Amino acid sequence: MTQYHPLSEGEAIQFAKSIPDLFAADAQLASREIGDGNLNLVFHITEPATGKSIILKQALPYAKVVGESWPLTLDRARIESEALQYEGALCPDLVPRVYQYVPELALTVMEDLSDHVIMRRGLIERNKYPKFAGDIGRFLSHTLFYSSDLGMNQQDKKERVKQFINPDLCKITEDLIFDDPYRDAETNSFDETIRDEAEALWNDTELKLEVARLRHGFLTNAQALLHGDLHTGSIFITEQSTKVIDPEFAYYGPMGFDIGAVIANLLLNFAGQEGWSPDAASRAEYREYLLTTVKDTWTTFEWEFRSLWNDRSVDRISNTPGFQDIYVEQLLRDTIGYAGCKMVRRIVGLAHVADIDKIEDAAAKERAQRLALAIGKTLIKHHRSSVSIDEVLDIAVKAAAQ
Ligand SMILES: Nc1ncnc2c1ncn2[C@@H]1O[C@H](COP(=O)(O)OP(=O)(O)O)[C@@H](O)[C@H]1O
Ligand SMILES: CSC[C@H]1O[C@H](OP(=O)(O)O)[C@H](O)[C@@H]1O
Repeated sequence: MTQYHPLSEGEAIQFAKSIPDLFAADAQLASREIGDGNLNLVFHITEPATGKSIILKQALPYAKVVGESWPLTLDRARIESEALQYEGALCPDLVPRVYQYVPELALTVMEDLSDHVIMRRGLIERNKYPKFAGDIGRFLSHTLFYSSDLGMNQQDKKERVKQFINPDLCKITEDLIFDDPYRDAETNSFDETIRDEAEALWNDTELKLEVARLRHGFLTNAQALLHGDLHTGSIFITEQSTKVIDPEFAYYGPMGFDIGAVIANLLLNFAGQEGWSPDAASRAEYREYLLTTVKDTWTTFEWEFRSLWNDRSVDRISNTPGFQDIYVEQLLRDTIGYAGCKMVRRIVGLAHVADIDKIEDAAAKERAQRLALAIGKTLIKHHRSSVSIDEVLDIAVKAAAQ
């Protein structure tokens, strides 16, 4: 079409009209830029006369949240569209359909999911999603198993690793999650009321040693194709349906990083209930729901992952009795450690979560921040000795009772 440049709302309409077989040349379209994430433009294109709509997601050559001083590759748009297509082939009901990817504009045309809500918002409103744990457990088990050396030919896997090399976006994670929160970094952002907590992180050698281990796993363990940023702002949801969006951080990394991301974000909302629940009884009741969801997410994942391994493994020697247990036990430990890292970064690092930041009552917000840090730090310190997901639930309950 044209050289790369960020589209205006008007240009997004022109572009939408040029997509074959979608809108008539004289269609009356409306366009609104609705991107509320940290990185990209998202145009919602609608045709009021027919009710047809699509989403155009366009990468910017820099991180929107910081500005042009933080350049970022446009190749992440390719990675996102190819990851969505990979996930869609395995779990078509759990991701938006990709209609087209336009490399010159770093732009993906995809299904409009505006009939869903962003899960983070849904949890802040204290809604419950009975299908979520089953859906996300299936998404995780299928996408992770089939992209690993257990589920695909190992030579093909190496080609896949090459396809999803994603250095710029990995660097964001390596710095913002696994480094900056543990030192007095310029990028950090936290309320002065919890400076004591931040300084405690910077001085906690035992904690930093565990984070160093987890960071090393993120840097070196090309276990499976990850979504790479699976927080509740990357999930659209209703009571009947779950859709995972935004896999631009996709790369080959440790499976526990994706599973841990889901668990961390449920636990961040658990901490945020300091500010969102109207009274102690409803706080306890909603927290119970969140912890049940944590447990069900892991158990569904584990059950489906083991079933896939038993029925679909392509790797003979890994079927030696005992290896599956060793593998899954390590996955649980990784999941718990990465969950802890994902919680800590959302309190003291760059880019927070609304579950905590939007709490208006200052005292409740501070309690939520301290609780999230207490849970996150304990998960990190405890992860290597964990043997059951129930330990995560106990850690959260004990921290909330303090
Ligand atoms: N397929 C979609 N359907 C409807 N809205 C979408 C879709 N994809 C993204 N959005 C909207 O755009 C916002 C930002 O999208 P996201 O992919 O998370 O961008 P970023 O990569 O910048 O974080 C979402 O929170 C959502 O409101
Ligand atoms: C400088 S990027 C910060 C942060 O933003 C990303 O989230 P999203 O794409 O959903 O806005 C990712 O979590 C990064 O760590």
